[in-house]
Amino acid sequence: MITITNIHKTFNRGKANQVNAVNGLDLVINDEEFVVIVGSNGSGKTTLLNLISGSLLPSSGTIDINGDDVTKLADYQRSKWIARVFQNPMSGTASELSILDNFRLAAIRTKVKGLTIGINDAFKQQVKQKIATLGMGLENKIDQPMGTLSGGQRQALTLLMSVMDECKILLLDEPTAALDPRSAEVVMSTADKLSKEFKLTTILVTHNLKDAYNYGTRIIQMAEGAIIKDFAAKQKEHLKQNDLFEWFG
Ligand SMILES: Nc1ncnc2c1ncn2[C@@H]1O[C@H](COP(=O)(O)OP(=O)(O)OP(=O)(O)O)[C@@H](O)[C@H]1O
Repeated sequence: MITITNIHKTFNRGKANQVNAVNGLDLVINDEEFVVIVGSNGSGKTTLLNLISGSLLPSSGTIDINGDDVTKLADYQRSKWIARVFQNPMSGTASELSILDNFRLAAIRTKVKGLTIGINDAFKQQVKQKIATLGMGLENKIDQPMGTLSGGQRQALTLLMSVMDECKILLLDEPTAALDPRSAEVVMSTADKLSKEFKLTTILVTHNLKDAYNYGTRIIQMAEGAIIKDFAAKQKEHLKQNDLFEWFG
């Protein structure tokens, strides 16, 4: 469970350009919930993900993950529980290394779920099997440098690699914003599958209202650093796609 209590994040405090990016926000996310966060530009969505991952520390307030107060822990101290995929497909993998070597690195770091570390054929076969689940044919290209793949292919692989053994939380920050519709669909359905298979608590930030409608068990709208709408699973079922379009005028 993630419990966020009265969290504030202010940038440039006391200066003319002070911004209250997150403004006294309270949020409880239960285990295995898949929360979609929508909201206009600058409403504080990415800042909230940065606060949860620990890449930003709050100005005030607390964040508790599964009973541990992580408020003052840096991102590398939280990273064994938290996987994160960013908008830019190039951030998450090493371009000059092969797909297989990227998986080896990830497995050495904290062990990718469903893989046993190794340099032998058994490891290669496991990686191939894992990659085959994407349905992109990449299992036949595992010796190819990551840099030769398309953004969608890289993003899908990043997703597979980011979910480690102790990982409990998956943070997706506009993971499909730079992708064509077909690749976006593969990335989103892979995220959904991983989330269910490994019983992750998932938070997706998106501007894609179709994804917000189709994925997740709960939808939250942010504005000016606060939550202005929060639809839990039962209420989300009754939402129409048009309701979402209306929120954005
Ligand atoms: N490092 C920073 N320094 C100063 N201001 C920042 C910083 N990061 C974010 N902000 C400001 O905080 C506010 C919230 O930004 P944030 O990126 O969280 O919004 P967002 O909802 O994710 O927007 P978008 O949909 O455009 O990605 C914005 O006004 C932004 O300019």
